[in-house]
Amino acid sequence: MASSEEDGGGNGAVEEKENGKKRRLGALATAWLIFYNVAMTAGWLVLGIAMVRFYIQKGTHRGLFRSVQKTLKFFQTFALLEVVHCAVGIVRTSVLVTGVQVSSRIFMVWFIAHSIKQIQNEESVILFLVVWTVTEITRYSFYTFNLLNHLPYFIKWARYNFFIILYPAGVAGELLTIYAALPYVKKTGMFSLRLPNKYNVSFDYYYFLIIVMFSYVPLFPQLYFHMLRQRRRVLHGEVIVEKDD
Ligand SMILES: CCCCCCCCCCCCC/C=C/C(=O)SCCNC(=O)CCNC(=O)[C@H](O)C(C)(C)COP(=O)(O)OP(=O)(O)OC[C@H]1O[C@@H](n2cnc3c(N)ncnc32)[C@H](O)[C@@H]1OP(=O)(O)O
Repeated sequence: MASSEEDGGGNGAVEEKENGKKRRLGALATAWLIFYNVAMTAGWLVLGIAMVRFYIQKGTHRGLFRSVQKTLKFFQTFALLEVVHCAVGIVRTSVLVTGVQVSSRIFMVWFIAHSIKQIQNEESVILFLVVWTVTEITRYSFYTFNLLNHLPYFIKWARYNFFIILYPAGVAGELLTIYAALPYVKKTGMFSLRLPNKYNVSFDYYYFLIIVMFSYVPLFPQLYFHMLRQRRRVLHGEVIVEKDD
């Protein structure tokens, strides 16, 4: 039976081992997040440069989505990892807030813009593409510099001020795009299930899209006020107690 000193020492050794493990995990998580954020900053920068080059060369936005869609689909889908980051606790943010944000983007990219080709040249698609790109370059570069402990004030200012305009602008672009898609969805009956069928279930994608549009009303303000709270916390040092999600 270990003496109290040895036992205390034993507890001390176990605690030290646990702390060492936490430090290694912390270093591993930080290294991963730096890699992830640098990659995402680079990806959205490549997308932004490709959009500018396309417009300079072609003089029109028509065909722009098709020309950048592979890069957009890859990096926006890769952002699903951010829900995992929150869930495993390597970043301090809400799984729910991040989940709603990322799912709305994935929905727009794959179930609207990719699936309904007739709306890919809508001005509203360009609106949300440009807004997303500016936002994500700002956001991921903020995370990168923050992790490297060399955060330029402009990046911090941009991270917590650009969204004030860009968030509503991006939502407008998304809602206008879904609205533009409605006639095509109604005409084609895509992604829908009519009765009678062997599952005895009906689903109408047209009405689902209308429900999604209405869901912005309660959900967007939650995200927007979350960002305003973050802004007060970071720029004005307010102590914000986030309710557990
Ligand atoms: C099946 C159908 C589904 C349809 C669903 C429809 C729903 C529709 C409703 C929703 C509508 C939204 C539509 C979206 C539109 C747009 O995006 S338009 C473009 C403008 N958008 C924005 O400006 C928002 C951009 N997104 C974000 O900012 C985030 O995604 C967020 C979750 C909304 C908020 O980010 P959050 O992480 O909570 O705040 P931060 O202050 O940035 O970070 C908090 C802390 O977490 C750390 N952190 C987070 N991520 C990382 C990371 N990758 N790497 C490192 N660190 C990270 C961050 O540093 C902070 O740490 P501390 O400072 O220590 O707290």
